[in-house]
Amino acid sequence: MEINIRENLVLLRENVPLVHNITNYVVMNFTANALLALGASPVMAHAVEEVEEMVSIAGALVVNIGTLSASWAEGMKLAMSRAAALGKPIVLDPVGAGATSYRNQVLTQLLETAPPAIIRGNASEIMALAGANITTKGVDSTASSDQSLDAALALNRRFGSVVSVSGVTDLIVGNGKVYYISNGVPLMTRITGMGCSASAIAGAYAAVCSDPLAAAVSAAATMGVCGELAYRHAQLPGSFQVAFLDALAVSPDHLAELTRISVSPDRSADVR
Ligand SMILES: Nc1ncnc2c1ncn2[C@@H]1O[C@H](COP(=O)(O)OP(=O)(O)O)[C@@H](O)[C@H]1O
Ligand SMILES: Cc1ncsc1CCOP(=O)(O)O
Ligand SMILES: [Mg+2]
Repeated sequence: MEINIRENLVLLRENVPLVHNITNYVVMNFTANALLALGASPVMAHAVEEVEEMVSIAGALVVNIGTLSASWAEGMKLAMSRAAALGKPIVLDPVGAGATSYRNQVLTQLLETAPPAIIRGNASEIMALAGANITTKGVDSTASSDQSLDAALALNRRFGSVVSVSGVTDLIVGNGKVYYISNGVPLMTRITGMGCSASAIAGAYAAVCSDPLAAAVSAAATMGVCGELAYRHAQLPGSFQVAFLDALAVSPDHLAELTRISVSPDRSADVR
């Protein structure tokens, strides 16, 4: 199936999907602004008392473990169970996977609770989540996305999730294919919340696209292209953050025109 990047952004803007985020303190504001700038509607809610009700009115749930605590973990499980029961897509961002045993334990519990439609992380997070022997460094990646292909394929097979790995080149695994998106600029790693926004935007697309693979690819393309558009106006981190929000108003035609995408078959099926 051909992924229509242009149409998916049109669909997102027509539907203005409500995206329920259980995300971290660091990026809440930036993520909410990124969703609004793109054309979606964010809500941040993590209290155990309300997450089930909130997810029931949302188009997608984004769970991000960036600043984890016990009560947040409970809220995440409740929200994921309800989302699964209602057939709403879940995006999981395993921020800092592999950095502490607490994060790893909670991630195991979350994955047992409900399979995410999309798992989106940087390369070392995806490798740690798949159980690879890798030394991680907090929330920033210690590996490149091409090193994470086996881990992404393993997670895809185990949970049925589309797995999206960010980096110089983003790689997205699902439906027996590997998509590569080679947009973006290095300055994107010099401000916090870019990966978290990529996950939230994947949630916005997942709310309107019937295929999670199409949603994950569209989100990676949007992030990369908007990073490039922002860099035309700002080459330092502070102004780049603002320019990135402005760039998210990109037109569907411009987005499709600037996307650099390639696809290959998932060859792991040959050796299984
Ligand atoms: N060196 C790079 N060159 C171009 N784009 C990049 C680079 N590193 C990251 N990106 C882009 O920045 C965004 C965030 O990715 P990343 O930094 O890997 O996530 P995280 O913030 O979760 O570690 C993604 O859209 C990714 O494509
Ligand atoms: C710095 C930091 N610490 C805990 S969560 C967080 C934000 C991580 O954001 P991103 O993964 O988008 O860089
Ligand atoms: Mg991240």
